[in-house]
Amino acid sequence: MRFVKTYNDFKLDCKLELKPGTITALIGRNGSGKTTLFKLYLGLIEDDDKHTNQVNKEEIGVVWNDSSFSLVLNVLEIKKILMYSYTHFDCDYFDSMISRFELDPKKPLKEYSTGMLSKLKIIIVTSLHAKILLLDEPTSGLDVIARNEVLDLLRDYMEQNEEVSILISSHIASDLEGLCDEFYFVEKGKIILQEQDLESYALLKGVDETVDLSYALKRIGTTYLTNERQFYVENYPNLVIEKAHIDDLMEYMIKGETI
Ligand SMILES: Nc1ncnc2c1ncn2[C@@H]1O[C@H](COP(=O)(O)OP(=O)(O)OP(=O)(O)O)[C@@H](O)[C@H]1O
Repeated sequence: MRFVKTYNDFKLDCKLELKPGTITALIGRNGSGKTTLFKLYLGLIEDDDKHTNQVNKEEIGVVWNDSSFSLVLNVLEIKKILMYSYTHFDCDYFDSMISRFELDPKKPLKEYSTGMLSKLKIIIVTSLHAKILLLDEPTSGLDVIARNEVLDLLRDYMEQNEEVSILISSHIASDLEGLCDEFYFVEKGKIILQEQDLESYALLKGVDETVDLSYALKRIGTTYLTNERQFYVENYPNLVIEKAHIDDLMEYMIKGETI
């Protein structure tokens, strides 16, 4: 699907396909257009042609970075609301997750920590049996242990629900690396890289004039980014070849000089 939206001097123009059974990462700096893309996908805002994406709201579960239930409620009360509001709400799954994460069902949410609230939001969204989950920064505010618990929950959920698609945005790139099957890098409203296999990317250091740079994409100083790691591993045993992480890809794609 293609999404086009203009706000003053910001123009978003992105193609995005969410495939069943895959977790797709949306990676981009502040203000690159991630939330705008989420909103267009959800039909919450109209595109430049005054068209609103038509979605079946029962089919999509969303976690926003900043949204939550009224803080005077407790988990038992929220559960009741969800039971009445969503036809496919899975009560048994919800209960089992609340005990797995040791959340107190009787405590009002105002007494929950940021991490507890984040966990609750993920539990809620996975209890709705939606076909598509949109998770905007779901791990923000979580410490490393809680982050891993939430990521494990998402992995388990995908294993048990093979047809579900998840779109997830995060500033913490390392969270996405081990979790996602497909990566979209967004910059200034455009997809600057769409990739499934990050293993083929590498940083080349100690490059001299004997090195063939036909497979190098970008350069910062004397370090080169390539998406043909294997070629350099096989042909240049003396070259320093390091794994390129998501943050490196982002930095080289945005700031690097094109080769
Ligand atoms: N309602 C609006 N009116 C005008 N400009 C907007 C509006 N919403 C977003 N923008 C602009 O669109 C651009 C993209 O914003 P968006 O919130 O989509 O970025 P983001 O990638 O989600 O950022 P962050 O990581 O900080 O949440 C920004 O320049 C922002 O100022």
